[in-house]
Amino acid sequence: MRRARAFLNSDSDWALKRDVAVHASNDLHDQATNTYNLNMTTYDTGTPNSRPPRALKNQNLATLGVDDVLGAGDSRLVLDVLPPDLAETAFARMREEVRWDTMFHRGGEVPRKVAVEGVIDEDGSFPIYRHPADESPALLPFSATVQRIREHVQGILAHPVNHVLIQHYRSGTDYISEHSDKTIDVVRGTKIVNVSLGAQRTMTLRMKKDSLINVNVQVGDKPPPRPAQRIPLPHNSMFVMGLETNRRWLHGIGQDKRMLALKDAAELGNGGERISLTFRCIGTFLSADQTQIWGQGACAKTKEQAGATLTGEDGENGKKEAEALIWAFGRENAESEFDWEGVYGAGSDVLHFSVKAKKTNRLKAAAGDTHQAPHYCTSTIINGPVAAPPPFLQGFRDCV
Ligand SMILES: O=C(O)CCC(=O)C(=O)O
Ligand SMILES: [Fe+2]
Repeated sequence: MRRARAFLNSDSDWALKRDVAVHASNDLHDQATNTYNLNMTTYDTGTPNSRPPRALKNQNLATLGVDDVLGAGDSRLVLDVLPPDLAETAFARMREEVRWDTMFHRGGEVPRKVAVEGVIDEDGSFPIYRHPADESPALLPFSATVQRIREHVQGILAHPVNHVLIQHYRSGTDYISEHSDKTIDVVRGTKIVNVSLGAQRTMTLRMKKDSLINVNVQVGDKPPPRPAQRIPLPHNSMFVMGLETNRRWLHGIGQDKRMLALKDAAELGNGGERISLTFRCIGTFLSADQTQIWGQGACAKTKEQAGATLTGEDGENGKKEAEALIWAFGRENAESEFDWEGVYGAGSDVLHFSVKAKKTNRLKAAAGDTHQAPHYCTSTIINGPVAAPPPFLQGFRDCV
């Protein structure tokens, strides 16, 4: 976070800061237009001013699928991921088995139901995936059907996945705004996978805004549209997204508010409801009581050196560290040449950004209020080696 903090210390670029912060804030649900203040006491209190993403504008884009090179060329679509018996029953089973929850961002509910599951170690420690949200559901162990799906996903990928964000798009009006996944905690070189069940929805890939930086535009003229792709995600398919695609392109699922008569059978499947499972290989871990953090995205790269988790309310430094992480997330959304090592390499121990999230998650944590004194990356750790792959990746080193 060293570099990001240096940016925050400059007073000259407030407008840019706000712009990038809005990019970060859009990450999980909406195209909020209200002003965004990086002061941590106010950054999550804005009323969401939800403007649906550009579903209709995308109608004329080329539609791509299994035979096409997607995004930056490291992504693909796989059909018929699950065997027929599982594909037929998975949706209904998951509706029952998964503990569906609400995720909040900028004081409002994201337009989807969500759940988080993952590998919980014998000592209760678990992987943590950080992204801009006021509050995420507590991670639970893989439920039975999700575990079966996970095994099929791992059979297709060259590496294991230890974390899943499950999302229920209840109708065509539920959506996720265009964003880049935040990769501070995603093991370098692995793939991010979206398995789709139920109604077919369309993923839009669109190059980041700065991809047009070298395009000459006359003053007063509109810039040309950014390269974009539409990828229909049918029931029982899996979109495998490489990290280079995530670096250069944004992805999202726009609303589909067309009249039913205009939708085909796949789009009308499952009464228009869709479940997606975003599996990731996470290299950052939290202790059972959420007080210790270590691994790829933390300051301490090994469990033995684990540091105390930090929140935006832990004094001036906690505030700065939290601001730096939000700033870094914004840069990942905005920059095609995002410098992962430079921005994320040093790590961050920030766990929560807002007071509300801290309180709620503490209530959910197994042990009560055991939060410790803030821990900051020291220069030794900042300049130290990049994290080695976590132990569960041993034998899968080809992909990291
Ligand atoms: O629902 C999907 O397929 C996309 C989900 C997604 O992009 C995310 O959770 O980051
Ligand atoms: Fe995503």
